[in-house]
Amino acid sequence: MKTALTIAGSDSGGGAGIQADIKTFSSLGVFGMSVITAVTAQNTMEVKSVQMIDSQIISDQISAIFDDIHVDAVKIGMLGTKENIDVVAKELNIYRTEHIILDPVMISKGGHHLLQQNAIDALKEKLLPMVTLITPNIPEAESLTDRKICTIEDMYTACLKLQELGANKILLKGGHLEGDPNDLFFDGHHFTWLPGKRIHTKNVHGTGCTLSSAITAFVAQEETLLSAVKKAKDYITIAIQHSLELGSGHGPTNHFYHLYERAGLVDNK
Ligand SMILES: Nc1ncnc2c1ncn2[C@@H]1O[C@H](COP(=O)(O)OP(=O)(O)O)[C@@H](O)[C@H]1O
Ligand SMILES: Cc1ncc(COP(=O)(O)OP(=O)(O)O)c(N)n1
Repeated sequence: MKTALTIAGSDSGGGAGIQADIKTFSSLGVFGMSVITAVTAQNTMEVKSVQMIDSQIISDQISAIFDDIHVDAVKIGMLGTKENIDVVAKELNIYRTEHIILDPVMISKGGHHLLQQNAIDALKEKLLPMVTLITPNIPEAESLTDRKICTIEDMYTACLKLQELGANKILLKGGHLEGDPNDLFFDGHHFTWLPGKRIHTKNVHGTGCTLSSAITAFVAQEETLLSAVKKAKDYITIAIQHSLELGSGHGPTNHFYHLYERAGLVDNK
């Protein structure tokens, strides 16, 4: 069985973070493992508080997994602090994995900062150049490139700027722009649009986490990166179409296995 590891924060409400990642891995038939970087007290409305995990425990979680189990692909989500970025970069440099997908989580939908301001430079310098793919949303790409992104032209420019900063491959998510949520994939040479149709629902908690973990699950199963990104876009679209009316705020996406099996996204081999 193929395996995937998520290095991310816990969302007590179950819609984003580690919980969304593991649900996505399972739904796509991949064995999921986790390294918890932070514990958030969170629901569909807000992040109430955050407890960062000590970097030594993060380091131990990573070595416990890699010393024993083969990891086909890694997804990185919320890291929270510069110390956590440093330790994750150090460990992943020791335990080299072919596929590392970085979702540079910075701010929750409710506006809570999930990455300290002084950690952005460490993310750019240490992690950006070592990962296979980075999947920023519009505000995250603005923060990484230090420029506004308002138009399609700006999306192309932002990808080129991220490449200049050392990024290998980029999936720039367009969900935060007006109109349909079209994402732009740049493999370092060619651009490919992943077109979407906006689904009118407030239940979009954890969409970024779900998309990046679906990409991770597909590359773990030996899909090419472009194919993985396209299939993950199908996964997130179905997950939002069937999103759940839970809680009073932004409800979570849906990871019910049969939705994806029916759509031909699950490899039954
Ligand atoms: N309302 C929506 N309808 C359909 N797809 C959406 C919608 N909102 C976001 N998406 C898609 O979900 C994924 C995550 O998007 P985005 O909201 O941009 O990132 P994040 O969750 O990191 O803020 C992207 O593929 C985006 O195009
Ligand atoms: C623990 C944790 N990690 C990441 C996020 C952000 O997830 P995202 O998929 O971007 O979803 P929203 O927060 O925007 O709904 C999170 N909230 N918590």
